[in-house]
Amino acid sequence: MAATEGSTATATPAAPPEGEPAAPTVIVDDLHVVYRVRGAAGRAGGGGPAALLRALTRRKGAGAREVHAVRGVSFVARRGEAIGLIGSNGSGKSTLLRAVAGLLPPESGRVYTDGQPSLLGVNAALMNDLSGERNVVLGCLAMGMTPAEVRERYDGIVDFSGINDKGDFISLPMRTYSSGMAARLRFAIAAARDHDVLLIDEALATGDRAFRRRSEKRIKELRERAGTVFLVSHSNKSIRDTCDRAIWLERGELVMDGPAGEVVDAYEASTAD
Ligand SMILES: Nc1ncnc2c1ncn2[C@@H]1O[C@H](COP(=O)(O)OP(=O)(O)OP(=O)(O)O)[C@@H](O)[C@H]1O
Repeated sequence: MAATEGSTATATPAAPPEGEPAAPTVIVDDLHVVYRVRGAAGRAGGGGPAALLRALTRRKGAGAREVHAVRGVSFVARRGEAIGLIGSNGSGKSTLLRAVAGLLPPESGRVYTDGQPSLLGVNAALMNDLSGERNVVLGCLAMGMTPAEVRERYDGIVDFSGINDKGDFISLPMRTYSSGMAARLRFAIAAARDHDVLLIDEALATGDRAFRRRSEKRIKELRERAGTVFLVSHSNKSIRDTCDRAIWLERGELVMDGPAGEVVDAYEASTAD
């Protein structure tokens, strides 16, 4: 197992002896993540949102602010688990995911990952001026597939994305796609490969019902192949249907970690009017 900043080691999935927990894939140990925002000097005084922002931030030098986005989070994720991350806006879900992916350095604490984490976000880089078709090929090559593997999987990826369901859209530039179509294509490309640790940020929320069903099935398959899936979503239904475990964050702190149904119930109870 390797410690972040971003370093990883590939592991061979092995079924644990009966009754023993599966091997850990991600260990997050007292993780703190701080953003430094330049050119955002604070003003003294004021209440409401300004006071909240001051509570979350600390001045550091002229014109610089610190946003302490993840505060002392610890957990262990194991092979075969699908873990939902829930919490209100700005609670630190995406930041935690990016830190697990090795894209944000810890301020303190550690992230250990066994296997290469792959972050699939709605902002994942595809080339807007290239066709969907070219993006599928480039995306697959970037994930390490050979040209022969790309040819073999191309039709399956396009079918999975549903991009061509209503006509030949795959040959059009990505910039002509709706945000939902683009998110579906990103997921379809990423899902074409098995992942040791797959981190999904809201990718499913943009899909229609049929696409969501295909995605949920694929996530189950990935888990069965002994990967670990993290899913950030504001859809409690997606978390219940897809995940067996959930982690609830608020203001960067871990509020609850347990079976998805129980954690989502508690979260819903806390947000009910
Ligand atoms: N690039 C950034 N620079 C500075 N602060 C940031 C940056 N990204 C996020 N933050 C801050 O970090 C905190 C956590 O944000 P994050 O995006 O992780 O929350 P989230 O739970 O994923 O929110 P949402 O549900 O709205 O997507 C927020 O206070 C946010 O303003």
